Amino acid sequence: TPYRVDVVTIFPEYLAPLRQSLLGKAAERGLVAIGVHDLRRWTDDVHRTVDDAPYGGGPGMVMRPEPWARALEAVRPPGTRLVVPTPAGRSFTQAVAAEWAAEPGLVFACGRYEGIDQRVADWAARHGPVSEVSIGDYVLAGGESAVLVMVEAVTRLIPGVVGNRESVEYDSHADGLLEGPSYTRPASWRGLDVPPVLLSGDHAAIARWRRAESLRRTAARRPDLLAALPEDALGPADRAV
Ligand SMILES: NC(=O)c1ccno1
Repeated sequence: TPYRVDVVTIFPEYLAPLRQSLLGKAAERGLVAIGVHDLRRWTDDVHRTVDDAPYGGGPGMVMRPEPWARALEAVRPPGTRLVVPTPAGRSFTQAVAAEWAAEPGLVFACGRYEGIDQRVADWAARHGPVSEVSIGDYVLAGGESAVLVMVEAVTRLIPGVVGNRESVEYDSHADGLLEGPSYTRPASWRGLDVPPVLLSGDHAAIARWRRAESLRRTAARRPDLLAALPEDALGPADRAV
């Protein structure tokens, strides 16, 4: 059965890229099934209203709960994780993507305006897991871009979606570190040479060099990731870097 992704949004056309390239082919091959649903389908007034003024005052508008509950009752298979992109969420990471890729599918609720009435997430939690997640410390106009990012990160981990399985396993963050530099022909280019070890054919030395470069880059660019590594993740050779 295909990995099922459903997205509820007031801008369904924004999610059109989900049908392109990698995901498009995966969908054609029956590995992934994608549904995009317009929230306004579940409104009950002639103006198809989805938002209203915030209780307690404050700027902007809040998305009303009722259309969301009707939409999720129609779209969300019982027990399926509901993902709500929000700058106020827990961090979405490669580890979270791997966890979700092992589940049967996901439903995404794209909030606009100042967000969705909190009772929608509270109510939805009665019918399955709910994850309010952020893809980074910045604010977007709505959840749609975050959904494109998360769907790509998750579905590429589904067996068969990415041709070369190895390329997934050697991703940045797969082992908690950043990937080191990559090179291809020519060996010398505009006065810049490929590190000789990579042309040596000595696979053990190449593996050691790559690990050292990965550690060096992680220490330089993302010391927070290094600090977050489990105690036993770094061997004696690593500490020498
Ligand atoms: N940072 C985020 O994930 C986000 C989602 C909606 N707006 O910002």
